Amino acid sequence: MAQTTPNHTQTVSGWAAHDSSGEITPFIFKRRENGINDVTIKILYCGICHTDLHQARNDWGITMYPVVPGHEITGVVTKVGSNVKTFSVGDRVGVGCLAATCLECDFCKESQENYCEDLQFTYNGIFWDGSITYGGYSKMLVADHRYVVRIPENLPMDAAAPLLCAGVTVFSPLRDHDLHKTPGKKIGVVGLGGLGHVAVKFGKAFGHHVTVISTSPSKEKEAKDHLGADDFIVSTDDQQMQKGKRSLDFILNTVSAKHCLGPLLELLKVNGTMVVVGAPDQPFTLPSFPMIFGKRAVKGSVIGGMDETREMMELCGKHNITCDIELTSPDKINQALDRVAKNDVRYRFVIDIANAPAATVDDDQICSNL
Ligand SMILES: NC(=O)c1ccc[n+]([C@@H]2O[C@H](COP(=O)([O-])OP(=O)(O)OC[C@H]3O[C@@H](n4cnc5c(N)ncnc54)[C@H](O)[C@@H]3O)[C@@H](O)[C@H]2O)c1
Ligand SMILES: [Zn+2]
Ligand SMILES: [Zn+2]
Repeated sequence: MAQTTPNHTQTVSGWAAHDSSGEITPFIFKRRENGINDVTIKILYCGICHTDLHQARNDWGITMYPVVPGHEITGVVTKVGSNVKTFSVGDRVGVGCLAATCLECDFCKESQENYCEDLQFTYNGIFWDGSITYGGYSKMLVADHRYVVRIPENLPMDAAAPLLCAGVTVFSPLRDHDLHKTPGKKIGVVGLGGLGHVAVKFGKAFGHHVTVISTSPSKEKEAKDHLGADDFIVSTDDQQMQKGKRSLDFILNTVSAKHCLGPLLELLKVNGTMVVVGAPDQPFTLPSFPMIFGKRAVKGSVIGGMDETREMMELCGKHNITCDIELTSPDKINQALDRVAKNDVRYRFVIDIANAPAATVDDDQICSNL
């Protein structure tokens, strides 16, 4: 049942999952009025992140239904609150995973809002007014301007959309380890999906030797020819894994399913670091020997802060980095999610919201507060 919050007066057409089948159907709901700190955005495109699949199907057991997924949003500003000086009507903007944070803690003050304890997400979060947040699988969004970024003029709005989550999620750990400004390292990217393919592009743009580590031998050619990867290791091939031992300075692990980290850690040099950004619903296997015998570290990282997101967008503009996408439409979201589950997309679905008709629903499906 959708919430009833007094100033939620704007009727919005969107697409939601209603139970753990994850099936997405048209959904009409309400958003808040544009507040003094808000911008209203006409959504043009929204990427389909693997997280949307986890959430639609309640993989993590935390989904509040109905859930309107989507946190890789691009669009155009149509309304600006009186406190907003940084955006104007007509601006090309993007919104990622953040809807609200406390604004007061040390992390918020240092623009590491992604580590704020009170962080609320763009969907399946609880906003300051107590309402459940609804994401970008919808025609319109009201967002606090502090979590909105500008999209560089030279980047297309569809292929830029996944940068808002996939992009910043892989940029942040690279930046954290100074890899955006110290070229010449040997970097491994595990899992060549939405996050992984952007990681390869960033790795190359920042001047590194990039090795893709994947279970799919069929991805080798495209990884090298198309994404510019220097090397490719099939993680199920013992000989290749053996040959790659102690060869990498840093590994970014984007795998979405449970797996063992041990053999991957063996690919790191002594004192190397693996940053895990993938979020399987089951724990990893983490044997101690590859860690202790190589003084290796395993760390996690979640999305990125707002300053980092702006920095990443500027870098993408400068290096002309966008995502490789397959455009889809709202009526095909279910097929797209099934294909994401089967790893059958190169490399990100993006929903063309701008050109889709508004969602229509039967009267009995309209939420009760309309
Ligand atoms: N940390 C964060 O802030 C953050 C942000 C976005 C997404 N995520 C998570 O990252 C993961 C990846 O997201 P994505 O959108 O890139 O997904 P994706 O589906 O596009 O890519 C996942 C990749 O993992 C590979 N994979 C799946 N199972 C595997 C297995 N058992 N062994 C090896 N490889 C396997 C797939 O082939 C695919 O290449 C998801 O779990 C998602 O929820 C985390
Ligand atoms: Zn995401
Ligand atoms: Zn905070």
